Amino acid sequence: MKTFAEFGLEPKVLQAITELGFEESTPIQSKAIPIAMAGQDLIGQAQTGTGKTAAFGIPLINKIPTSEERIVALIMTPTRELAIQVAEEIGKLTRYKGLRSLPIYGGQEIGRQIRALKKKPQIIIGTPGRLLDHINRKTIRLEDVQTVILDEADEMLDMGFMEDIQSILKQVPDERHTMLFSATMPPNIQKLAQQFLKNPEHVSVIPKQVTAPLIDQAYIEVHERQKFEALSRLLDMESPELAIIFGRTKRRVDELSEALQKRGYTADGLHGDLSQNQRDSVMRKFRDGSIDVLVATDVAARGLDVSGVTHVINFDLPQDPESYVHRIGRTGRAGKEGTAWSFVTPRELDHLHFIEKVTRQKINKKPLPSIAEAIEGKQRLTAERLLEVVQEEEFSEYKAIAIQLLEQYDSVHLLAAAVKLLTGEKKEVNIELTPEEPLRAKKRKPDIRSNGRRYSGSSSFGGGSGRSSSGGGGYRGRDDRRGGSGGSSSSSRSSSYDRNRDGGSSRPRTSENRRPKPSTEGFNNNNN
Ligand SMILES: Nc1ncnc2c1ncn2[C@@H]1O[C@H](COP(=O)(O)OP(=O)(O)OP(=O)(O)O)[C@@H](O)[C@H]1O
Ligand SMILES: [Mg+2]
Repeated sequence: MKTFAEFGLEPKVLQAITELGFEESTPIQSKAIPIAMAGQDLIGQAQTGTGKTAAFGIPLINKIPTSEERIVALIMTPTRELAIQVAEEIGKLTRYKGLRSLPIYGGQEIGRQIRALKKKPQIIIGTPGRLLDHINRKTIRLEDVQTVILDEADEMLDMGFMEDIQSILKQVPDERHTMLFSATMPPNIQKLAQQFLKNPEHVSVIPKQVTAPLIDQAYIEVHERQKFEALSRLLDMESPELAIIFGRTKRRVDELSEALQKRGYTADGLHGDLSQNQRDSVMRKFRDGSIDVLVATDVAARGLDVSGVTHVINFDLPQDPESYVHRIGRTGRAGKEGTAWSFVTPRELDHLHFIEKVTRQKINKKPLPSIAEAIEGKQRLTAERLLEVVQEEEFSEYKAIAIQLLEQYDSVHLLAAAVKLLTGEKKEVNIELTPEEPLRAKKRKPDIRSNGRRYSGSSSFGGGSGRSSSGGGGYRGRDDRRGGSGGSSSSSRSSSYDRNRDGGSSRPRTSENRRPKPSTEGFNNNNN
């Protein structure tokens, strides 16, 4: 892989990259950066967690002059959390160069954004609904924009943002540089590409399977009513550093996070019905580790990069294979390993097989952990914590009491009691969750034709044929089943969609780590 110095970047940009700890470029970066620097339109596809943000961020920052006082670049993302995160990464990359970037998203006070806009940012990172708001108020003008990037482009289509994107891009001059990125590129993305891109280069780095390689995937067959017990056993058995649990609906997320709290886990929920302040606070707590379980709808499935997420659990299977790929991709990022488990009810097995077929990835069955395994897991964790303290050797003031106790009891008794105390008994609270309907795979048409070609079961994820510059990336064969791409009333929908990237209870809808390491292409450092 190329080093960043080989791209001919400005020293200040290089310096920021070095500071981030990136030693080599990742495959998507080494392919996309030169094309982007040459000003060519591009469609970039690469597995989750492989550095797509920097793949577009670096060339973008490199080309904008510091003296610029107009908005010259626009990055669009499907969710608010992602807009905030991308803005942060752009901020880090532009640290020495000193460009100004600003996230613009729904739910945040618009006056505050208007004030921030007065500082003349050169780069805007926004969700479509709020961007349109600003365009209509004339608080954002896009007439000088030279570069447009659609991150998670397929998701924005899926959420019915097509019309909004059209309206936004009408404000941008035609002679612009446009790039689309995502880990998944269903064929309907062609529609978007044809409309908005000029002679794009397809850059695809999807070696064999679309799911990220370092994610250990498995499913556990459970009945709906066993799910919660299964989840708490898994959490006890594995004691994840950080875990994301995906639920299908907002109600599910609320009930589940409350239930986990009652059982004594530090968990909180994220979905589109929360206020933006609540959403921000939950994300902050998750990022800084003050909660270690994030329960979320698909609003968290796309793009989020939280260091330390060792486990993703699909409490409910996702509606579509893309969502599966993105959800589990919240772990196993930047060369780290991750674990992704999915609960599947007996009636959903077909749906699971559909996901396997489309992602071209066998998902092995794993038994439900037993109570004994759960207890053992908890004890192991306590023992680890205890040993850490032993190694720190900062407990001399406790020695006197230890000696006293040892005079009365034998050491095994004492230590066993201490481990029991430290492990903590699980709070016995009765948990009742409202059952979710099983997903019915039959409604899906896995063999549907698209673009006049037969669905091949996998090529929509790349790795098949196509015009990609290497490694596949064909765009054949996925049905545009939700038909949301060209929706008619997207304006009204979208402003709520960037707030509500998740299912309601009535219409289920359905987007690092402490273990050692293995080497992956493009990641040979420990930054994350
Ligand atoms: N060259 C690099 N070397 C090391 N780490 C990197 C490099 N490039 C990016 N990273 C880190 O890898 C992580 C994942 O990057 P990023 O979020 O851009 O992935 P992505 O491909 O956009 O994933 P997703 O499809 O989930 O959005 C980030 O923490 C980022 O800082
Ligand atoms: Mg991304």
